[in-house]
Amino acid sequence: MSAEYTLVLLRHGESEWNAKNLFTGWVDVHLTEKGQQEARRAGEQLLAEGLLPDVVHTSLLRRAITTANVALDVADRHWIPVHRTWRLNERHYGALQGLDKAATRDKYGEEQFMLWRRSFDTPPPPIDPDDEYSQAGDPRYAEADGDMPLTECLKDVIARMLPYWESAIVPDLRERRTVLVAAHGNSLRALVKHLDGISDEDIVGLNIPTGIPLLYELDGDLRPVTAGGRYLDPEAAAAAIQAVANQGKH
Ligand SMILES: O=C(O)[C@@H](CO)OP(=O)(O)O
Repeated sequence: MSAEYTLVLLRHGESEWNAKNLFTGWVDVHLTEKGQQEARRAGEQLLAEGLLPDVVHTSLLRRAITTANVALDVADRHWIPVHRTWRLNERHYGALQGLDKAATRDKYGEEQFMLWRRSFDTPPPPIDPDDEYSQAGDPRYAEADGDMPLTECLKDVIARMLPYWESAIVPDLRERRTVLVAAHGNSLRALVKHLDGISDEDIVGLNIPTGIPLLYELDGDLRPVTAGGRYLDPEAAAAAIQAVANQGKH
């Protein structure tokens, strides 16, 4: 299998709510200073590897948008075309948005907590449209219209993300553009599951670290040449993956 297409996935750097250990989902929080640094480091890594994106696709959330802007600025690729879509947003965390992860784990127990966080098809309870962390009425989601979720499991994320992959990202790859996708822990888990053909059971154990570019070289059938891709900074990725897995533990 030879590499035909180049895809770089980048989860946003640490956000204010990652640092506070709160369920975030579609709440539009800022990066922390550490998150900004991670984004700069991601740009340096792209530059060092000569991985210069020709086009970037992001979610509609500022933690992904800012991460892409900062990384591309460092890589001197701040000028490339950009496409943004709600279909790359983080998984909607329903009524859990804004809740403390450790307190939620204590209240509902490890099993329910992990079901909500990582199971393939168990969504959290839906958010009330009047909840302070609801996105109801947010003009940026006018285009999502009737598809706007009130909660999502990973299966739902795959269903809303794949049409965008097929219609917008794949055509860029076929044009042999180096594509950067700047998104989120769970929307990138959805994409990685699709690319690597990971089973519904095995995806439960996969976590994506913040701010470390993940390179996928794809063959002519859009299959990864190396399963799982390659983190540009594998050591930092291994430590950060463990930190995501441990979230919610005291
Ligand atoms: O809160 C969230 O939106 C996500 C990503 O930060 O958390 P988790 O890793 O628990 O799915």
